[in-house]
Amino acid sequence: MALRLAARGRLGGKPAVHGLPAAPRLAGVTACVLLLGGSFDPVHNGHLALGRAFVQLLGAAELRVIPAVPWQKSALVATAQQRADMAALAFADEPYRVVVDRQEIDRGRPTYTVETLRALRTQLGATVPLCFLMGADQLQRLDTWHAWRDLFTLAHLCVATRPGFTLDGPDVPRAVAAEFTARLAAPQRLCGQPAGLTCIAPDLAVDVSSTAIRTALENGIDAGSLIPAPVLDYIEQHKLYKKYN
Ligand SMILES: Nc1ncnc2c1ncn2[C@@H]1O[C@H](COP(=O)(O)OP(=O)(O)OP(=O)(O)O)[C@@H](O)[C@H]1O
Ligand SMILES: O=C(O)c1ccc[n+]([C@@H]2O[C@H](COP(=O)([O-])O)[C@@H](O)[C@H]2O)c1
Repeated sequence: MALRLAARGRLGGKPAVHGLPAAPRLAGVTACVLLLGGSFDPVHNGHLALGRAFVQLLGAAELRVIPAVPWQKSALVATAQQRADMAALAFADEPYRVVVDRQEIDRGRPTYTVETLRALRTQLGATVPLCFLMGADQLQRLDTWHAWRDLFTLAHLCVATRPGFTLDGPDVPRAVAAEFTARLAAPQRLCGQPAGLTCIAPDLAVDVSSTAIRTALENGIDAGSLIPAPVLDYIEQHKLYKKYN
């Protein structure tokens, strides 16, 4: 089933603030919280572009970056602490509020997004709009996620295009496409209700992955154009992703 691509929305933008999660209410208005979960092994320019695209599209107040302990991936290379550190460095200069949320790594076991969304609902309340961001690769696998249909009742799902992964055709499971398409809305509607809608960022085309970066670094190939400079410095300082160190 084909997914309709959504139109661009209005611009947003806030000074970067790092630290403890802030109450997501601004001047009496219910603010909109974007959530970006990932392995971030390492974080890269595709993650930054994904966050920026939806902050702009939705006019959101805050991005929470949530380093995961993914149950579907075999052992990661960097530790949870290193992945959280790199995420904080990567997003430090973004012109909007960013919080690195440690709840999944602090749980100390592989985590499900549905659990995290339930915890955020408890923490932030029932009315705050929550928008969970992902690339097209994850939409193609959404039906493998734990209790995947419940995700739509807890948050909005926002999907960005990604080179190599289509958003229509047989690569998106039929049940996922049906659920996603039925909820598809203009991006500017998402911050007006807590959950239940979907939207697409149709123009993201950042051809970078953590896998490609790890492979490049292992082989001594410069990955400086794919990662924020402070993250590359961190990787070098901590001798990460090198074959012989
Ligand atoms: N280049 C990209 N464009 C759009 N979305 C992306 C891109 N890279 C990662 N994402 C999305 O960011 C989230 C976290 O991704 P993750 O940390 O697994 O990075 P990755 O590059 O996919 O890693 P790996 O290569 O190790 O699988 C996922 O929802 C993923 O779809
Ligand atoms: O909840 C699940 O079952 C589930 C399965 C696969 C991925 N996820 C989430 O999707 C996000 C991106 O995961 P990954 O593996 O691409 O780094 C991250 O927040 C994961 O916790 C979640």
